[in-house]
Amino acid sequence: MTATQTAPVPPALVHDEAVRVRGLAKRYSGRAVVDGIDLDVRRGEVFALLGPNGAGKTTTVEILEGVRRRDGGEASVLGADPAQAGRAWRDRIGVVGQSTGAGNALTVRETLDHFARYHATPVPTGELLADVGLADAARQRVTALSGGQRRRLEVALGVQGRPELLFLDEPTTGMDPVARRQFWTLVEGLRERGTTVLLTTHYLDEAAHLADRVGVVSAGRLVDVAPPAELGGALRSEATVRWTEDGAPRSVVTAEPAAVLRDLLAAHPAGEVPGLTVTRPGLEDVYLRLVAVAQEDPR
Ligand SMILES: Nc1ncnc2c1ncn2[C@@H]1O[C@H](COP(=O)(O)OP(=O)(O)OP(=O)(O)O)[C@@H](O)[C@H]1O
Repeated sequence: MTATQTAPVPPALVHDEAVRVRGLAKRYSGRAVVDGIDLDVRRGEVFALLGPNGAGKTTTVEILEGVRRRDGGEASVLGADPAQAGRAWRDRIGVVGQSTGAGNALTVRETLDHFARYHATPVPTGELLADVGLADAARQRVTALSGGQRRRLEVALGVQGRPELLFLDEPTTGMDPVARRQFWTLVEGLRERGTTVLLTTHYLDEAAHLADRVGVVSAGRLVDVAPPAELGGALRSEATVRWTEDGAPRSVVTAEPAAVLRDLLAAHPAGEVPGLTVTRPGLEDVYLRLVAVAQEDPR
């Protein structure tokens, strides 16, 4: 075998997903913080991990980036085990970790030019600066950037090498609303070019806007995976019917709102039911229910 050839991929790892995880486990001081996660991220999709603080999202993502060791289970990322993958594999992934706040004495442009040398075909610095909205700050020292500007720079560094798979850990934390929208446009552009993206976020609107599928992690377990509009399955079918009766607000949570409406209309022969509304649970309602149910389940 020549130096440019790579070892054949073991048959068990041959598949079309960018990320495949089975029974992933991580413990700290005997406490399971990742507790048997199975996860597939398809090539070319944007996948968002949601979950409360401490749920195990960063730990999972960092295991997949190859920067933390797992204690159990199997993981394949771009066809390789991240615990053993080397430099060539690392060149194919991009990482935007949780913000460290670390800075350097270089300017923004100098920083991007410096790291460009580590990539075979980097995105030109001018293009990157425009994409993340830092063109006006190109000459500022990194130490003088605001928190949100620094986050933009970290995102720029993550996408600079045109990765096949991009990990983004809470990428928009600290960004103002304009920067967040700019970031969303950036991710949409990456998706159009076929980049696979695995991101974590606490912003449900971000997950709904960007993600093809979302996974909810609670207490180290993946409790549901679905497109944002379908998350929660049966929970989605419950509607809340609200109306006013004798001046007092009334409400019913039901899987059959049509039946409730029929009864209400029958009780109001004139046809008007005061204050009548019917609402279905949104992503936030479903997310909160999923997390609450998972936390009640002692397993
Ligand atoms: N190096 C470590 N040593 C001990 N415990 C750790 C370590 N790193 C993480 N943990 C614990 O593992 C659990 C999961 O942490 P993790 O950072 O993966 O959660 P998260 O879902 O990313 O949370 P957040 O939304 O707050 O970023 C937490 O209880 C955390 O305290």
